[in-house]
Amino acid sequence: MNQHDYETAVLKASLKKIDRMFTHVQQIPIYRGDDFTQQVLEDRREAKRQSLRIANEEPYFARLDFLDFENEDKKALYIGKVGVHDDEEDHPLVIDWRAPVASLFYSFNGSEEDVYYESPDGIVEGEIQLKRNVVIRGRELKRVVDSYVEGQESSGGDEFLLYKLGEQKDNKLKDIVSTIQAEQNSIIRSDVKKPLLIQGAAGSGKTTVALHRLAFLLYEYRERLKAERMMIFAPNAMFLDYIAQVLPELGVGDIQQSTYVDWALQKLDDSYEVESTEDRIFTRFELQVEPENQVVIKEKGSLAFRDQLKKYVEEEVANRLPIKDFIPWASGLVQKEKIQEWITQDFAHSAPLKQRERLQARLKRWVEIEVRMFEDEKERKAYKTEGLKAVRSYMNSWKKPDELKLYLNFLQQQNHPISQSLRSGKLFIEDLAPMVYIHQQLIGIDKEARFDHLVIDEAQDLSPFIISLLNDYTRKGGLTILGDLAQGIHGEEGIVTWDSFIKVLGQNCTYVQMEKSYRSTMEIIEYSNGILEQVENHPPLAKPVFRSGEPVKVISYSLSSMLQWLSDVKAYETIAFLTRTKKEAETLALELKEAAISATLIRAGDTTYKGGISILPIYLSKGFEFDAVMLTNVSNHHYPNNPVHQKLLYVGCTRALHSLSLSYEGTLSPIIPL
Ligand SMILES: Nc1ncnc2c1ncn2[C@@H]1O[C@H](COP(=O)(O)OP(=O)(O)OP(=O)(O)O)[C@@H](O)[C@H]1O
Repeated sequence: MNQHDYETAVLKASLKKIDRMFTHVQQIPIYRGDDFTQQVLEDRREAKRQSLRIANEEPYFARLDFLDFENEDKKALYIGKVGVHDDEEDHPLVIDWRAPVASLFYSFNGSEEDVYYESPDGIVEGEIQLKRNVVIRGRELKRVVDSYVEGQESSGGDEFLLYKLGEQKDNKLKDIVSTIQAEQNSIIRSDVKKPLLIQGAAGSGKTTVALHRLAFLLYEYRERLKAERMMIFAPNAMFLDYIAQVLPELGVGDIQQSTYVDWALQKLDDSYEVESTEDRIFTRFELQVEPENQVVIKEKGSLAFRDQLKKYVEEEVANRLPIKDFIPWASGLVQKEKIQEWITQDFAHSAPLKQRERLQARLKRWVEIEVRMFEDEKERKAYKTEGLKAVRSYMNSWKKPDELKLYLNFLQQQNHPISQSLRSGKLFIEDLAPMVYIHQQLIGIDKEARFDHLVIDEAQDLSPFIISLLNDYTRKGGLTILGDLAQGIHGEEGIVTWDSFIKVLGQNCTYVQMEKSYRSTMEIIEYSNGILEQVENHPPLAKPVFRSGEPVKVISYSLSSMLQWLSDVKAYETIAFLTRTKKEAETLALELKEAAISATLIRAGDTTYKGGISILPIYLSKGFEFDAVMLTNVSNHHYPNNPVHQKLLYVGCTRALHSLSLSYEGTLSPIIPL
């Protein structure tokens, strides 16, 4: 029997078993009662239903033949997105890709003689005899590719990766379980106790790897980490929509997704307005006006600013502490020293506003106890009323600090300019971190409000202050931060090295560089590297995998040449025109409409990405990818030679998977490599 027939027979037998188990578990009525044990059993059945639903379509994607030295036991292990236990024969039918033994499938490169993995019972040593990828679609075996057969030369690993990378993309980011590379595997499985910071080239799989890491952590540490307490921060709603399918595809639900701005506003009880990110984008990229106060923005995002603010708030809070005796009636007294002792010792671990609440409660209790000495009920009641009134008045002498007032006073003290809109409570994005920080200083952070794990994507656009704030709101070590300094298009106020982030995360932090880029063909990566090389102090250039495609084209811009280009790339599923400005995108969208071509105009603030033909300003393309990309109007006028435009062009070019073209009128931008 040849490989294909053999694997077809295995698949048929596995699907038969999975079908049987699925039917069985579906026949059991869903328990909706109050009995706790039954609820736990029902939760398990539901988890099984969900796993079997995934396995039912595509039970596995790989096979690994492993000889366990200790038991002299050779097993063909089938690896899938979810593990399936064969209930009839009581053994694993499919191994979850996150299980320790499955790690060998990703880390083994064919050159090691003996391998080992860490099972819950200790180290298991053995030998790999076969590493095979299988492609199953619609319950049918489509392809078998061996990347390692003991005793044979094989480069099948690359062959299968290239086959996957050559596929076209639709409107959603996909999982990569069948082709996770060794360096990605070690990032996904890296120590849960250590924060992780990744500098990764464009297309190196940062976003994808971070999502797989969450799925791994939830599997490996299911007792400690809860999906509802994990969060992904990405720059905008459309990007969140674009990545939203990866985790459900991996069988993981309930992980929250948000933008940092939305989260921060919510922390401030939604009581403030903030300048919209779209306004900031418009000013910077459309009007080409950098915010006047870039130096101030940078300063407000610095750790030094955080430290000064901390000191200021602490002093303010200390100055407001009550410094008088509590005298509710002539013979009743709590001395100010006693009150100080309560605050500084008994309530030492509470935040100031909590201390205030606790003092109020304690004074009330004190009154209630003291009035017991009055035997006459009427008199007791009168004293109680008097006493509680005195508590209220005493507490009024301990003024509740107002976040905004504190912040404005601090800015004034530091001689920072204060705009009229800030005075009236309309914050700029850079004011959010200080405001949340003050809030946190005043009321503290509830254990429940801390993330079990937080993924921060496109982190190069955030300030060290924001990272430090988010670190405070996350369980120790629970941060995975990813970004690319080469794609930091936010001008002077952006970071230029990761040093300040490392300072926040501490020595314990794992810093990794991902240099291999998987998204684009060699031609596109080399071309984009030609742009990146011009960026001063650029991070390492991307290293391509050996996937060759068509050369990058530079053509002249006209509507007819754009229509011609569209017809050349029409076989691709996702196609994008990246314009320099919003206005150009609108004009082109209109022209294409008149030419009866259906295309989607993408604007800042959009919440979904539909795929097909898209037209968008280049600065909105960050994080996305398209099979074919046309950069329109890369003229000198649109892309003058400065760092922001170098990075914008780098971002634009690296969005293309298979085909990249640029077009221009007049003089070509000097940034474009010839
Ligand atoms: N091991 C892999 N196997 C198959 N595809 C991969 C692999 N790693 C990454 N990719 C693909 O490469 C592309 C880029 O991935 P992703 O968007 O996660 O990269 P990124 O580093 O976040 O990119 P950027 O910073 O440029 O936005 C995606 O299509 C992803 O599926």
